[in-house]
Amino acid sequence: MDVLKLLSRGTKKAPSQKCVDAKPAAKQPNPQLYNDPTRGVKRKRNEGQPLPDPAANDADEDVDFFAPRENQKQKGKKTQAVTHNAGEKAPAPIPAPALDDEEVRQILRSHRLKFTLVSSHDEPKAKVKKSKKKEKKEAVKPKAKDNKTPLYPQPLNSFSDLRSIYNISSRLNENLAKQGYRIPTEVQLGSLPLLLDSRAALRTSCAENVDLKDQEGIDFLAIAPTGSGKTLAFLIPTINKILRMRAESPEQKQHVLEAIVIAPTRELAHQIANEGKKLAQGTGVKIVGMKKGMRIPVEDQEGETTSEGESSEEEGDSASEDDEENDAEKNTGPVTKADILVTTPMLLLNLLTRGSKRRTLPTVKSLILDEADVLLDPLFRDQTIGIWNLCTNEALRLSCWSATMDSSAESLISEQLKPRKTAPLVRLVVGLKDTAVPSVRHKLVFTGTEQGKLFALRQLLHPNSAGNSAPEMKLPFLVFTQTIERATALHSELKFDVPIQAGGSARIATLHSALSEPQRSAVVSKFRAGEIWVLITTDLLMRGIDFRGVNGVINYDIPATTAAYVHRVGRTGRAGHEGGVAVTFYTKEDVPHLKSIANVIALSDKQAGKHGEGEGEGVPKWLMDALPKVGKNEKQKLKKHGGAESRIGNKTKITSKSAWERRKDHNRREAIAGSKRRKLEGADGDEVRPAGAAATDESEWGGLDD
Ligand SMILES: Nc1ncnc2c1ncn2[C@@H]1O[C@H](COP(=O)(O)OP(=O)(O)OP(=O)(O)O)[C@@H](O)[C@H]1O
Repeated sequence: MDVLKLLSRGTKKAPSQKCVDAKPAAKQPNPQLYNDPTRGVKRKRNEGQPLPDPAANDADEDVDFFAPRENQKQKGKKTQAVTHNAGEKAPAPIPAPALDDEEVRQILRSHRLKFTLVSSHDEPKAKVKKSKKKEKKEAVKPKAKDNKTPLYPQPLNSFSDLRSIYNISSRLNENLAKQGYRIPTEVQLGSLPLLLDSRAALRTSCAENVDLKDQEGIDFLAIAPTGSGKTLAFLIPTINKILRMRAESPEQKQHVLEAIVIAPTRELAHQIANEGKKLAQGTGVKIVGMKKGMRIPVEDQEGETTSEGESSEEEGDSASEDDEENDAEKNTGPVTKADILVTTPMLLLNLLTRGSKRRTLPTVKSLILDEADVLLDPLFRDQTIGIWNLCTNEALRLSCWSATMDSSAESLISEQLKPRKTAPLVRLVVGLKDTAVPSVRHKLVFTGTEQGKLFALRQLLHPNSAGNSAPEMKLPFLVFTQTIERATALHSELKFDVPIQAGGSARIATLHSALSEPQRSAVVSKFRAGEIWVLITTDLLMRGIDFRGVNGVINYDIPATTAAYVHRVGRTGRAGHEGGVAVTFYTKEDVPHLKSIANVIALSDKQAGKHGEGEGEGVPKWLMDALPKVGKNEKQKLKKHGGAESRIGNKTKITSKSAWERRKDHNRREAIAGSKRRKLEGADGDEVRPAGAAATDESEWGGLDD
C-alpha cells in the first residue's frame, strides 16, 4: 500500500471532503437531470424557427432554459415583486401571464414530466349491479392505473418566479436565495406551482377535470429520481402555507401544529428538520424534529386538548432520553409547540396511542410522506395509516414522495388514504418510473467468491497499489452490506487499512440500527464533516440521506430489490453533480438475482443518453444476454435473504483469511477441544461426548464463506 499516495488522496480532496455537507455554493452545477430543450419540440410546426439554445441552461445565466420565445414573452409581462413579511397581510396574488397549453406541454415534455389526474372530485357513483366476474376483475386491477387523465400545469421558470408569480413570503424567498438555489430541479419545476397555488397552476389545463372550489389544494403523489430535490419541493409549500394562514389571521400568535412530515429513519427525519429550519429562518415558523419522550399538543378522543394552555417551552437538550420518556409517560414535562413536526412513524404513533387513550391531531392540515413507498410497505403500513387516521382535520391534504413507487403503494394512496373532504389526487412522474438513477456511473464487478469481494474492496481503497485493476473511485464513499453482522465484520476487517498518518481507524466507520442514537448521530456528523472517509452501513442509510460530497457507493452485497438498488446508488451523483460512481460486487451465487438490477442500470444509462462509455461501465450486451431471467422464487429469496443464501445466520462472516489459514485455525480449535474432552473423560471416567457434537462443529466450519 502506498501510504503517501493514500495520504495525498486524503489531503488533495480536502476542500470537498471537509464539507461533505456544505451549503450549495453560489455557482452550482445545473441540478436538472433532463433539460433537453429539443425534446417535445414539434419540428414540423417550428420549422424555420431557431431551436432553444441548450447553453442557455448555464447556471450563471439568467434562467431561460425554456424556449426563448416564451421566455421573452413571459419576462416582458412579469409582474413587479411585492414584498410582504410573515406577519403582514398578504396581498392577493397577482395573476401571472399564463403560457398557453401547447407551450406548457412542450416544456413539460422537454423535462420528462408527466402529470396524471389519478382521482378527481367525483362523488362516489351510484351503485350499478355488476356481474361477479367483473367485480373480481376490478378488485385485482390497481385503481390508480384506471384513471389516466393527463394534466398540464404551468411550470416554474425560476426560483425568482416563486415570489413574483406565486407570491411566496419574502423571507422564505430570501432564504432560498441565500442558500444558492436558482434553477429549480424537474420535480420542483413541476410540483411547486401546483402545491403553492393549484388554481393558478391549472388555469389553462383541463381545469374542468379538477375541482378546486374548496381552495384547499390537492393531494399529490410525486415519483422523481434520487437527489432531485424533493425535500425542497414539499418544504417550500408547507412553510408558505403556514405563513399565508398567519398573514390572514394575524391574531393567531401561538405555534399550532399544521403539518407533519413522516420519514422512515431518524437520520432522514433529522435531515429534513434541519433543511426546514434553514428555509424557515426568520419567518417565525417553527420546525421540530420529534424526539423520544417529547410531548406535543394533542386532543384526546373525547375532544379535550390535553396539552394546550401549558407553558410552551421547548424541552431542554440536556434532559436525558430516559427522563424525557418518564416525563412523557407521566404526562408531565414541557410541551413542545411546533408548526411543522418531522418524525418517524413509530415515534409519533407511540405518543398518540400510549396507554388506553387514543389521541388525535385535529389541527394538522398537511401530512407529508417522504419515501412514501416504504412508509406504505408492510413494515410501516399500520403505523402510517394509524397516524393518518388520527389526523382528523377535514381539510387534511396528503402528499407522497419517493424515487420508487410500486402499484400496491399507489393503490393504497388513492384508495385507502382518501381525503375526508374529497380533493383531486394528482400524480407526477419525472423521467422513467422506478428506474431513474441517470446521474450515476454504474459498474458491475464480478468478484467470483465472497473473499474476492474483500480483495476488490481493498483495491478500491488502495488504488495505487501494484497490480490494481479496480475502477477509479474517489473518497469518500459508502459501502452497503446486507446485514448488521456483515457491516460489523467488514468494519473489523478494514479498520486498520488506513495508515495512522492518514487518520488510521478513525477514517473508517460503521453505521447500523444496533448502535445507540448518540453513536448514530456522531457517525453521521463525522461523515458529513469529512472526518470519516469510508462508511460501512446497511439499508438503514439507503433512503433520503443527502451527503453532499459522496463520490461513490459500493454494493458489497447486492441489494435485495431493484428499489433498494435505486435508493442505495442514489446517495451519490445528487442534484446534478457529475462523477458519482456506483460499484456493485457480485459472486457466482448472486448471478441468478442480477438481471433486474442490470435492467435498472441499462434503463438509467439509456435515460442519461449513455451507452456504457466508460471502461467497465453499464451492462455489456453479452452479460445482459447471459444473465438468467429472475423468477418469482429468486426475487422472494433475494428479498428475504439478500442475495446468496450462504450469508444467512451464522454464515455471515467476512474474513480475509485464506481457506488454508482458516482450515489451520479450525484444526487447532478442534485439537484443543479434543484435548479438553479427553481430559474431562479421563477425570470423570464416564463422560460421553454428546451425540452430534462433531456434526455441530462441522456445520459451523462449513458456514464460513469461501
Ligand atoms: N434547485 C436546486 N438547485 C441546486 N441544488 C438543489 C436544488 N434543489 C435541491 N438541491 C440539493 O439537492 C440535494 C438533494 O436534494 P434532496 O435530498 O431533496 O433529494 P431527494 O429528491 O429527496 O432525494 P432522495 O430520493 O434520495 O431522498 C440537496 O443537497 C439539496 O440541497
